[in-house]
Amino acid sequence: MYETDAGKRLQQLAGRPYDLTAPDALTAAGRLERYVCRAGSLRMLYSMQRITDEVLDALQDLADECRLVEQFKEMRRGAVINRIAGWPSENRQVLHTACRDIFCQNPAAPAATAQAKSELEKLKGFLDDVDSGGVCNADGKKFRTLIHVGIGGSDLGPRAVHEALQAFGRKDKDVHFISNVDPDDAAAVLEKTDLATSLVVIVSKSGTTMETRANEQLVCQALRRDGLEPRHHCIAVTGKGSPMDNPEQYLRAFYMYDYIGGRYSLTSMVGLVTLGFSLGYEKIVEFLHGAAEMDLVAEETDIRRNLPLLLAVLGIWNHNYLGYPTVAVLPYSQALHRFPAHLQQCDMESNGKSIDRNGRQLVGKSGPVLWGEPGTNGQHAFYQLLHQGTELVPVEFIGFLRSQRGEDLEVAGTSSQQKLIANLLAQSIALATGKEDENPNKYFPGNRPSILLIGNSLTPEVMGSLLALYEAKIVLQGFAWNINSFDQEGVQLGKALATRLLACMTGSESQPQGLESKLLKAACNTG
Ligand SMILES: O=P(O)(O)OC[C@H]1O[C@](O)(CO)[C@@H](O)[C@@H]1O
Repeated sequence: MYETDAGKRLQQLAGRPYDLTAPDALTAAGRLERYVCRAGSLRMLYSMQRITDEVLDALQDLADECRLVEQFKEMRRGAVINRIAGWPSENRQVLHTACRDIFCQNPAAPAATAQAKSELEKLKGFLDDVDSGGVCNADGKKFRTLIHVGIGGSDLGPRAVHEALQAFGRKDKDVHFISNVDPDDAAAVLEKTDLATSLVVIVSKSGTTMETRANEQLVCQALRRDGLEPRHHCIAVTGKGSPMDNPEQYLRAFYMYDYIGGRYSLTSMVGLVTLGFSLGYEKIVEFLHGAAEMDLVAEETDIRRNLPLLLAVLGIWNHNYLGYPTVAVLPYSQALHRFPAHLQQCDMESNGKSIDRNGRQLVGKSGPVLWGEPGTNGQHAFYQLLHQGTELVPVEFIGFLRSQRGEDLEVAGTSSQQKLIANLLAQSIALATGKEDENPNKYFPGNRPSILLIGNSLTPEVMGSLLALYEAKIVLQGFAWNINSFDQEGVQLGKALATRLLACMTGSESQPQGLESKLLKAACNTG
């Protein structure tokens, strides 16, 4: 990336980035109106980035020289891009987009979309059966609660979207999540749930994840304790051929395929079984539709018209050229309170890499640290650092003009929704323009870039678009850095060491004097 002509030009331009604090800096030359990118019902205002038309042109050239859109198209059509050339690696296609490519006659990856459609049909039939009571508990009672058991990509995305769309949730259904191997996580859910009318969805692509399999056993034990037969309550969502692919043990099995990465699996059965239960089938189709539309936008070559690509290259400008090490995603929407947590995995597990796609050490930086919390709560927590700290943090604000539930009240002449929006816009101005003051403690330096991602209201369709926007952004950035955004070898060492520590605890460790057992002794020495 750095070696391309555009990369070199960007390096020069980064020496004198646009000054957002200059008089009229935000309004000059129609900047506020010109720097807007639309996709579906989302629009991104990006005049508060430290960019000029010249920077945008160079970012366009960078996208072209790195073939970002072509690579995205190849991915959607089934290229084997989950690989490190010359080294043993997963060697797989990357086809999460096929799960929502169900609305056109000629899907980009027909075989994968056919598999997705067939699982969707199965799910529709199952949800109908649950609704009609055709599938019910041993006493003939309908299931009204679902417990979702999974971790990482098998938890974060489904949980984030479940939380985001609760306003659309069916009133006769409840959903709970268990993810942490901390036994208190399961216990807290189990003690408040009527297991007799609960379905338990065990979600694990590999079918081997220690946390999920342990939690499955905890739930099964609780079911048995209540005189219930686990296989009449438990559903498996797993990879074909995994250790969980054993229909005899489960009431139903739904599948995802090896070409869908865990953190990209929300629009597969990993997310849809739970979301279908809580929202109903029609709403999950709307969600998929929003995602499918955004995938098509990501194939547009012009960065000014391709929202995911523009978000990706602006992120690269901030991180690789202006040198900001982190990015904050700050939704002004309580419904999105778990969305930054989902993006943390999706982004950092994908792009937290140090080698390129040929196994060579990267020359520059790959993914930034991503973090975030909803506004306005964050304003009363960490925004002090955003405005006056020595660390500069580019911000991606997300907000909606209307609330989801419509319950509101005018206090002091304005509604709460108006107060929310006013705060959102105020923050982006304050970060950009700063404020002079002779008192150094009250001085705001400004020049802190942000984007505003605005929608009318957070519906299932918009949620799908937002999800696909970020998935595509992450993938496109990975292409620019020439890394494999689809494996996660970095999580393996910790897993192996935890297994060794467990062996120390049970006395079956083959090297009882090793570092693990010494650390265990030191940690457990309460004296
Ligand atoms: O769905 P599984 O196979 O249980 O994996 C859960 C998570 O664990 C990871 O493999 C990391 O340990 C993630 O990539 C994945 O989302």
